[in-house]
Amino acid sequence: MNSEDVLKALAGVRFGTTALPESGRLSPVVVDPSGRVTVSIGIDPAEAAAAEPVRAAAEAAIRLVPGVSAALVSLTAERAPGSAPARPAPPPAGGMPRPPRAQSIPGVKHIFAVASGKGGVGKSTTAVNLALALKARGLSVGLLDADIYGPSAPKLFGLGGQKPRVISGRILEPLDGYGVQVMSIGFLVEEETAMIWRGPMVMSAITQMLREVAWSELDALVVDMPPGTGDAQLTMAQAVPLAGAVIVSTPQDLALIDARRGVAMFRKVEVPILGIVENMASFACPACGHVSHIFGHGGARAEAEKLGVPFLGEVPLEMAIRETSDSGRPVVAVAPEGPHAASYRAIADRVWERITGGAVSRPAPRIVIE
Ligand SMILES: Nc1ncnc2c1ncn2[C@@H]1O[C@H](COP(=O)(O)OP(=O)(O)OP(=O)(O)O)[C@@H](O)[C@H]1O
Repeated sequence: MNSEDVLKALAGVRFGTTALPESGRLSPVVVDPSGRVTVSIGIDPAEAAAAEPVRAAAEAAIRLVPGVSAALVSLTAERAPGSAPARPAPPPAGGMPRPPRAQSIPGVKHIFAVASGKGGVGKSTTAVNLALALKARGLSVGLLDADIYGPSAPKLFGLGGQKPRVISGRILEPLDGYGVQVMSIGFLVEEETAMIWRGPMVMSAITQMLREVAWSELDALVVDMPPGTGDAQLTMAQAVPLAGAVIVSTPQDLALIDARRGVAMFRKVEVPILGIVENMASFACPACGHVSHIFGHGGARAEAEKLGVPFLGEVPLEMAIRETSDSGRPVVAVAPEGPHAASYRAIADRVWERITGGAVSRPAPRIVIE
């Protein structure tokens, strides 16, 4: 089964008077190795209600193609080529408008984002270890890998090659990563496919991952955002009902400038900044133990103060963190008693306090009567 077969099936579905494949509205059809088919129909936002039956008919037609395990058809409103990029409406005279608030997700109490102004600063490593640190505090935790251009949760949790089970219709069951409920676009499509997704397709995929996953009674859902502060990130920050955002930065000046952009982006959409984490803050020589601050020290804390946001803590540049992350054994899960797990736990505690306004509930001490 390939995209040609899917297009043949879609020839029987009409958009107005035209067959869908001839309408010029279809995105490229994506077929993953497990037979899951993804395609989107480009519409004008005003057509949304009228186009919904077409979307449903397209999905039904695709499901009938032999070899299809699941069909995901979404409606996307894409800007016309050459027109201005989609941005929030300009502020009316008298102040910033309140952006439309994304709807909450049933069964999920608090959602927060882990973001960075640029790539490669350790955002995903931080997101995964923060999720595990909250889990270690006895909370029920999920992680949504929304980094669609470079999904890393499958690798970081050691879940590469696994596929989520379809529970019913379009609803997917999250995978289990050391007790954290995990969903990633990386489970659904090949990494190379994710890289070429166009903005609107990405958005609908994120919305589906958020709302069509059987998250089970979560205290916290950690969203690993795509790096950067462009339109895609801005739209996503609006689409997800975020309680706040954690910004990860490295101490280099450049990264701090990017962190500032990250803070500005979330402020624009009125998502509270929970604070800044300084990653790769110091380096301890494995041979002699001498600690060096290769990129200087204290920059992120000073920057946080300047921006008026909390400094959540620092994580050193450590071989053990890289090795455990990259081999799917995150340090908080595999070395919970070590110093690195303690750094992540302290940061997670501050994040949780900021979100709930209270201290983290700790597992009750075990009382042994002899
Ligand atoms: N504190 C740390 N010490 C050592 N290595 C680290 C640390 N934090 C992250 N790394 C390593 O740095 C690399 C990049 O980390 P990660 O993938 O988490 O970054 P990212 O900001 O999410 O990147 P991307 O922009 O690609 O999504 C990985 O190899 C990871 O193991």
